[in-house]
Amino acid sequence: MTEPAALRIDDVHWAPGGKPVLRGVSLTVEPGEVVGLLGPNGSGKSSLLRCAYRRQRPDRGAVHLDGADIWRTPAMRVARRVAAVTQDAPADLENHVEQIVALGRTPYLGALGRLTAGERSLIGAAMARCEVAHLAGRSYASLSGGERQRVQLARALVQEPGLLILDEPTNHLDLRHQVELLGLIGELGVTVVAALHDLQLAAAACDRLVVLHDGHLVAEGDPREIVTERLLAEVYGVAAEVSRGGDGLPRLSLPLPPKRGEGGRAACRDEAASA
Ligand SMILES: Nc1ncnc2c1ncn2[C@@H]1O[C@H](COP(=O)(O)OP(=O)(O)OP(=O)(O)O)[C@@H](O)[C@H]1O
Repeated sequence: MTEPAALRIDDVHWAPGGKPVLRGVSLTVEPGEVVGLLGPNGSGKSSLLRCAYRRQRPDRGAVHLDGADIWRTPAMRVARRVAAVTQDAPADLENHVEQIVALGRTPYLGALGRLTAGERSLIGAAMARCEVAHLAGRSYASLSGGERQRVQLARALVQEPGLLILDEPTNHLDLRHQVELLGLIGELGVTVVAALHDLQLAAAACDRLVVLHDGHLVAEGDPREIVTERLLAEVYGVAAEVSRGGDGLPRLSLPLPPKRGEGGRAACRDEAASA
């Protein structure tokens, strides 16, 4: 099994064009920990993740992987330890699925660029695990959003990372695949940092939750304690009710507007039809 990585983010600032996006964020993630990164749109989650996987160099502060500054570590060495699944994952759309998954081996390839038998079986196993083996010969361009997401996850697994970075990994996934993905990341035994929007899923799947707001880290801790009515009001501007299940995990009741008319949506349809 791959050795889980230790991640330490120290006082990271990033202000593209002078606009502060990350304002002194510090976060330590222990080897094997699964951390959920929460926060409203534009709070800085993707930016922080880009700093963590060496895509974006912070203006100030540092990111340490296994104790070494990632900007003083050769990119190829970082690529062997960190894999990222993001919304804008680079992919040649004409490549077929197996080729995309095989790209995960790029940091390990020798001068000839040939895959070993062991690597081929790793690729097969990752495709099976992410339920994309049946798509192996399909062009990436022809896949649905959820299928692409699972292919990108298989590519990341093939990389055998010690740190797996996931930016909204459940986006596009149906309910079963969301549950399976979050179950899978807990089983991998590697360090995971995942930006998530579904607070209930995040609380159920993560060891710890971290909340960003306007570029600041405003809360972190046990998922049973982090998601509160006060946090939802202050950070998300939503007056939701939070109850606790028997497992102590949060259950959200959202303040949706009442449906129009006594018959609800059916009445709306009737009104529209008679208009
Ligand atoms: N390269 C860039 N140049 C200028 N501004 C940027 C750049 N990248 C991100 N931003 C801005 O930084 C802010 C944070 O963006 P980021 O994508 O990190 O947020 P997020 O929390 O991931 O949001 P979402 O939940 O919508 O994905 C946004 O206002 C965004 O417009």
